[in-house]
Parts: sequence; structure tokens; C-alpha cells
Amino acid sequence: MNYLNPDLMCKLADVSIAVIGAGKWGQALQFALSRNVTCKITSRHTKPIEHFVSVEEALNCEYLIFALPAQVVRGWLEAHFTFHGQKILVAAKGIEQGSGAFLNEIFAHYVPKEHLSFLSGPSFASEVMQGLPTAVVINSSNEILSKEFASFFPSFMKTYTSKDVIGAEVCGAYKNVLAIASGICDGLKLGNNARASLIARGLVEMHRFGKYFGALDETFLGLSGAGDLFLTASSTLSRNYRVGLFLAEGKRLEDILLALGEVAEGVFTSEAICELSLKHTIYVPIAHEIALILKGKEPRESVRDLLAD
Ligand SMILES: NC(=O)C1=CN([C@@H]2O[C@H](COP(=O)(O)OP(=O)(O)OC[C@H]3O[C@@H](n4cnc5c(N)ncnc54)[C@H](O)[C@@H]3O)[C@@H](O)[C@H]2O)C=CC1
Ligand SMILES: O=C(CO)COP(=O)(O)O
Repeated sequence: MNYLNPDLMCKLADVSIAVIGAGKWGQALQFALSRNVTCKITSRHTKPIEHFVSVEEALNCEYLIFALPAQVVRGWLEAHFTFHGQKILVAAKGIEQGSGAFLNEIFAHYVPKEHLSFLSGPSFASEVMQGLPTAVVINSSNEILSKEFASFFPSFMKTYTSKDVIGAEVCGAYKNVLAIASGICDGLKLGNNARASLIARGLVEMHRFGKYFGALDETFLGLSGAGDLFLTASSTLSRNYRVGLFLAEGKRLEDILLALGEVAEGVFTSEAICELSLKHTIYVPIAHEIALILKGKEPRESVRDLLAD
């Protein structure tokens, strides 16, 4: 039961909101928000979900939550989206392959900054679907927008707000690559010392990368950075961690992704990070080795190279 004040409860009754993307995260967000508001949802394929609507009907809502894989966001916006004042919460985590574009840069072509916010923090969809305690951050240059979206979330999801959009984006995207690395470490049975060292050095690397783009130090110490990294790099609930496990076992990436049946954003973001690090001369040894492993390098060779580095 959510004990919101009566005034807010009245306002919530009138909220017009839709989730774009009915994958694991989209459905989990709809489930959570439905504690407080009537939340519509849409997807490219019709699904037997309550309040499932057409893309057109969803886009007519005042508040939109984008839970699409990061690599398809630009194409989806180009094909479907016209701005007419909607307020946006981007729930995807990733950096676009090829362009190296952050999601805030992609959305900026379609939506003014003051209508844009970004969701970050340690939040497995499967645990949100169970109503387990979760803490997330809503990041926007427009604090009023962040607080509006925060007011829609149920009491089991504690929401913080921050203005460090780029920091949240870097953390959400980079931790997926580090989760693959952690899965490889465990798949090779290198031990707890190795995994802890890898995660710690990964945090340093993610911070170095983020600082280049103007991210704030505290973001890396909080829920968006350390929180989401510790979660994703230490659990088989993480798709990215599982990709790492299976790579260490010698499975082919195509077979891993086919069997996974869900997106593993780190596979695509690792290449984007390497493209950006090359362009801006940023030292990213772990992300570099993950990109090489995804292209076929032997994981044990990468471990030797990282230890020798
Ligand atoms: N699953 C989780 O625990 C969390 C996921 N996220 C992020 O949310 C985003 C979505 O992830 P999930 O929902 O877990 O992935 P998913 O693999 O469960 O679902 C992806 C959805 O996108 C749809 N899709 C794929 N290509 C499309 C296209 N070209 N056009 C339209 N729809 C398309 C698929 O049909 C599917 O419904 C990712 O960026 C992920 O990192 C963030 C936090 C938690
Ligand atoms: O972002 C997530 C948890 O915060 C989900 O991680 P995976 O995409 O690795 O499952």
C-alpha cells in the first residue's frame, strides 16, 4: 500500500503515462508504476498484457518511459516519434555502436533537454516484478521533471534524483561491459580475489571514461555507478554477466545471444566505448579486452595481458 498524500493521489489518478517497449524492463516498470497510476504499454508485437495499446495511443500520453534496447532507440524514434510536449524517462542503458552517441545525444534530436530524464541504478527487472526493495536514480537537467517521474514510483522503489545525466549514462552503459568481464573471470574460476580486483579496477576505468565526458565523481560512488556495477557484476541474474560466463566456457557469441533471448547491452556498448576511447585517447584496458574477446580473442590470453599491463 502506498500512503501518498490525498492531493498527490488525486493527481496520480489523472496521469497519462505509457511504457515504450514490453521486454523484461518495460513490463517490470509497468508493473511497478501500476501501483500508483494506470500505465499503458506498447511494443512492436502485440502482447497479452493489461493496458497494452498501439504505438500511436502510447505516444499520445503525456509521460513516456522508453525501455527499448539502446541500439534500436534512434531507429525507433526516427520511425515513430513526433514531439508534441511529451515528458520522457529513458530507461535504456547503452552507448550507440558506430556513432558512439549517448542516449541523451540521440534523444536531443527529437526532444528538448528540459523534457528529458534518464533512469539509472541497481534494478534487476525480475526483482522489481517481485516487488523487492529497489533504489533508482532519475537524472535530468530539469529537477521538476525528475521529481514528477519519481512521484509515479511505488514505495518499494526508492527514487533519488540527480542532474548528472552523462554520469548516469556512462555508469549504466559501462557497468554492462564490466559485468561481462566479471562473468568471464568467474567462468574461468579465477577466484574471489580476482573478481574483486577486476570490479575495483573497472570502477576506476569507468570513472576515468566518464570524467572525460563531464561526469561528476559522486555519481560513480552512488547507486548509478558502484551500486549498479556491484549488482550486475556479481549475479547470474545479469544477462551481461551470463554472457561472460558462457564466453569463458568457450561458447560462440552468436549461440550465447540466441540462447539468451534477451538483450545483453554490454556486447554492443563495449565496441562503442572502444570507438570513443580511440577517438579521445582514453585508457580503457578492460573494455578494450572485452571488445577483443567478443571478436574471438581467447579469454585466458586477455587475463594474461591485463595482469601484465
Ligand atoms: N532487464 C533488466 O533487468 C533491466 C534492463 N534495463 C535496460 O532496459 C533496456 C531493455 O532491456 P530489457 O527489457 O531487459 O530487454 P529484453 O531483451 O527483455 O526486451 C527488449 C524488447 O525490445 C524489443 N525490441 C527489440 N528490437 C526492437 C526494435 N528494433 N524495435 C522495437 N522493439 C524492439 C523486443 O521485442 C523486446 O520486447 C536495455 O537497455 C537494458 O539495459 C535496465 C535496467 C534493468
Ligand atoms: O541494468 C540492469 C540492472 O541494473 C540489468 O542488467 P543486465 O542487462 O546485465 O541483466
